[in-house]
Amino acid sequence: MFRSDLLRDKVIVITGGGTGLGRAIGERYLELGAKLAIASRRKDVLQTAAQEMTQNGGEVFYHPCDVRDPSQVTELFDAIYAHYGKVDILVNNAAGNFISPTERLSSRAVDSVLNIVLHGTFYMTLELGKRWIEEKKSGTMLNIVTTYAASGAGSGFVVPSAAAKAGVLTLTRSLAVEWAKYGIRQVAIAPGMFPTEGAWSRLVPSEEMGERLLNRVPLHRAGNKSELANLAAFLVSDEAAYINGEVVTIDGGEWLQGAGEFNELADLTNEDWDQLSAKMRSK
Ligand SMILES: CCC/C=C/C(=O)SCCNC(=O)CCNC(=O)[C@H](O)C(C)(C)COP(=O)([O-])OP(=O)([O-])OC[C@H]1O[C@@H](n2cnc3c(N)ncnc32)[C@H](O)[C@@H]1OP(=O)([O-])[O-]
Ligand SMILES: NC(=O)C1=CN([C@@H]2O[C@H](COP(=O)(O)OP(=O)(O)OC[C@H]3O[C@@H](n4cnc5c(N)ncnc54)[C@H](OP(=O)(O)O)[C@@H]3O)[C@@H](O)[C@H]2O)C=CC1
Repeated sequence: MFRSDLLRDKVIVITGGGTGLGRAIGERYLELGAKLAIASRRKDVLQTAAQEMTQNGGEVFYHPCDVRDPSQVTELFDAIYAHYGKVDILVNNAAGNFISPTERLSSRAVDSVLNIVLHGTFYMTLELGKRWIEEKKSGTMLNIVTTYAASGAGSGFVVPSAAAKAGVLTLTRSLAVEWAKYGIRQVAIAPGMFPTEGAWSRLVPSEEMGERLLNRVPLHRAGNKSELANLAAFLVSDEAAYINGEVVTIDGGEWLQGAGEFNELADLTNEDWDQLSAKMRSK
């Protein structure tokens, strides 16, 4: 799909790059010639991922980092700069989320999600942005949000995530304007349903629930990680250099399904339509 050198020698940092979508994005970037740095809390997960991802060549540097802690974020970039000497692209992919009635949440539960998603993304963005501005270096930041942020609708039962991801999208759009003069570009992706162990264990705990959610998708399937990874490759590449402050939704049409007042009529059979039509015409 892409030139094999699309991301050649680009140093790309991916938070949460050892699992799920972050790892899939990283694997695609490696195929396109990038050098990776992956970071998250669990060192063993990062180490295993780095080993597996480089089986066919390429370079993956890993460094444990809790993005909720600004001092760890500074240490992370110190370590990456010591290793690679530069960073070209940042993917803010790390997140926390779980389903719960909002009234059951403790303040610590709220903080656990807000601190990873909103504060963590902001700390990563700020630390690297300051370095790029100081170095007079251009770069691209890609933030992974969700459809309930991109639609502006939010979502019940994942309210800390909805609030935090909306904040991340606003961060994306605000800095797209403010930091454009430094050559720093901001983009975002809003994924719909992409089954991963991390997301499904916390958000889709039963098979029946998974089926119900999938039925909401007009294309009647979940997304493939490779589809998301290809979009993530295009958006950070120089081919997308004029896209700034934009969020691209990749959800098989799911959010539109809920938005259109009459979309539920997709469930009607031809016989149902024959009957309804006859009834309406008889009036
Ligand atoms: C398809 C849709 C879109 C998908 C979007 C995604 O983001 S998918 C990405 C999905 N991937 C991920 O989410 C990966 C990362 N996620 C994680 O590491 C955890 O899920 C985390 C977000 C809780 C943070 O962990 P941590 O070790 O920092 O925190 P901790 O364990 O110390 O708990 C802190 C507080 O939260 C409370 N609490 C916890 N669970 C529940 C619950 N189910 N119910 C109620 N409360 C809950 C817990 O009781 C405690 O409060 P307390 O009792 O002290 O007042
Ligand atoms: N899967 C889906 O359907 C959807 C996913 N998304 C988004 O995609 C992204 C990836 O999610 P997905 O791959 O499904 O889930 P995962 O749980 O696999 O990914 C979350 C990653 O974030 C890391 N992480 C969590 N907390 C921290 C922290 N405090 N500091 C550093 N890293 C942290 C985790 O690693 P560790 O535990 O080692 O820290 C993990 O690697 C997220 O932004 C999510 O919101 C959006 C919409 C739908």
